[in-house]
Parts: sequence; structure tokens; C-alpha cells
Amino acid sequence: MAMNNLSLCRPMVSSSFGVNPTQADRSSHPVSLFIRLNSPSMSFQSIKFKDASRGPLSRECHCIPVVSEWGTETIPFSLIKDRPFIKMPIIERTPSKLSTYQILEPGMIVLENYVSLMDQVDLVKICEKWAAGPGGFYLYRSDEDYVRQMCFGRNWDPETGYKNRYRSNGFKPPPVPYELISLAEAAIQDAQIYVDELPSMYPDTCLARFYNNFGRVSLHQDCDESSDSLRKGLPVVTISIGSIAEFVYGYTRYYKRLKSYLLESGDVLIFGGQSRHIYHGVKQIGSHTSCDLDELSRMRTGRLSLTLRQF
Ligand SMILES: O=C(O)CCC(=O)C(=O)O
Ligand SMILES: [Fe+2]
Repeated sequence: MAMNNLSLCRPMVSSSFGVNPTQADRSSHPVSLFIRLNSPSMSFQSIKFKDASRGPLSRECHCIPVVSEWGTETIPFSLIKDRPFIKMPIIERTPSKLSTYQILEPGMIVLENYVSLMDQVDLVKICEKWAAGPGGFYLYRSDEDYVRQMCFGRNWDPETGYKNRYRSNGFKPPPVPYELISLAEAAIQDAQIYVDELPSMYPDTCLARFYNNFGRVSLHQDCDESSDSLRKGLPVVTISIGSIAEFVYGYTRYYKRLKSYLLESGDVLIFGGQSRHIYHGVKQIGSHTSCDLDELSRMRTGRLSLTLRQF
């Protein structure tokens, strides 16, 4: 499988990148009421969040962590459930569903179904190359086995930001895979057609997170990048793979004013420009995922998010 075909996931903007009115329900609902209704494969019953009764998210800023047990090194963690030989069927690399987009706020957009199934499988494989090695996934909450992370390009951790070039185990993060760089750049270029004043950026760092079905990330702003990057509003690009995630966001930390959006496998979320400092978090992970992805990638049940930024 040719990895460099990743660029093919970029939709033809003029033909397949229109707004699909049926997708309009996906965003801007109050958090507590949000139900995704628009997908034939997903009804209210089929979205099972593990802990729907969770209260407001606590505040977390990447600059000011609220937990002290960050950075626990753990035993190797493979993204893959097991390693059977899978004969890959020939599948089109173009997205199977129509790519659409939703503008969430000025400078903030989701490119829905942007990454084709086969490119998602490739991205899982690329991450898996590093996942269980010394630079691979580690727990950042020692008492909660919910979210693991690893870095490409630059080391980042919630306690020290980008200050430590090496992980606590002495490992320097591998370079950002070029497939991820070109995907992020293509996504930004496509987004710039619809979003005013969205600057370009060259991703030199990528934070990969793997959430199991109890995973979440508290409300925070991404504010550890260089002052130049922040001042220019260089966008943050997150690729979602696997289980659906309830992403919450808003210009305030006030829980009731947050909006919510369900990110699905293959979606790319971008926020930059005026929204670069927006508060955001992952409230919960649902059990719904793509059976095809499950079968082809053998990724563990959960969500892989790949967040690219320019330091
Ligand atoms: O996983 C996500 O979608 C968001 C992750 C995030 O906010 C971050 O890494 O700063
Ligand atoms: Fe973030």
C-alpha cells in the first residue's frame, strides 16, 4: 500500500466539498442536549456514551495543569488488538462518503469525512510503528487508564509544555510523518476556501492521543506554542480516527455556554485565526465506530486523535 497516496484523500474542492444540509445538526447544540441525528448508521440508541451523567468539565490549561501525576511511563502499548494476517481488499482511496464541512466559529471548521478509510488505516499503521516502542504511547494520568499520548516532532507534556526536548525516559520524539504533514497542509488549504483569515502553517509537532471509551480531556486552551505562532493564530489541526467523540468548545469556560460537536472517524477539525484561543475539550467518547475501520486496521476500541501544530 503506497503511503504517499495519502494526498489522494484531499477531496476535489469544487465537486465533492459542498455543504450537505443534512449535516447541519452536527454542531452548535447545547452540550447536555446534543444528540447526533443525521447519520443513517447512527441513531440515538446506537450512541452509547459511557458516562452520560458527567458534570461540567473542569478547567485545564496546557500551561497550568490540574493534575500532578503526569508522565507515567508504562509498559509498551500497541494500538492494535492482535496481529492476524489480514488480506486487504482493494478499496477506493477516495472517501466513501461525501466530504462536507461545517463552520463552527470564525476560524474554526470541521472537514467531515475528509480522510478516506484506507488513509485512516494507513495512519493507524504509521502510529503503530512507534506505538509500543520507547517513544510510544504512555499514560499521563497514572491512576486513570483512559488517555495515552505520544509526540512526534517535539516533545510536549501537560506539565512542562514543550520545555523538555526529551521524554522522561530519555527518548526524543520521532519526526512528524510526512503523510501527516501533507494531510494537515491540504486540509488547511481546503479550509481556507471557506474560512476567512485562516493562516497557513507548517506542522512541526504532532500530539497523538489514544482514548479508550472512558477517555476525555478537560476544557483548556492550546497555549504552549511559541508567542509568534499564537499571535499569528496559526491553526491547530486534529484528525479523528476510531470511536466518535463529543468535542466541546466555546469562548468562555462557562459550562452552559459551551457548544458541542460529534467528531467521527475521518473528520478533521481546524481552529486558528480568531478561534486559536478557543476553550475546548473532549467530553466523552462513544462506542460507535466504523466496522470497516475496525476490521481493516484492527485498532483497539477507542479513538486516536492526531493534533498537528506549528510551534
Ligand atoms: O483529541 C482531541 O480531539 C483534542 C485534543 C486536544 O485538545 C489537545 O491535544 O490539545
Ligand atoms: Fe487542545
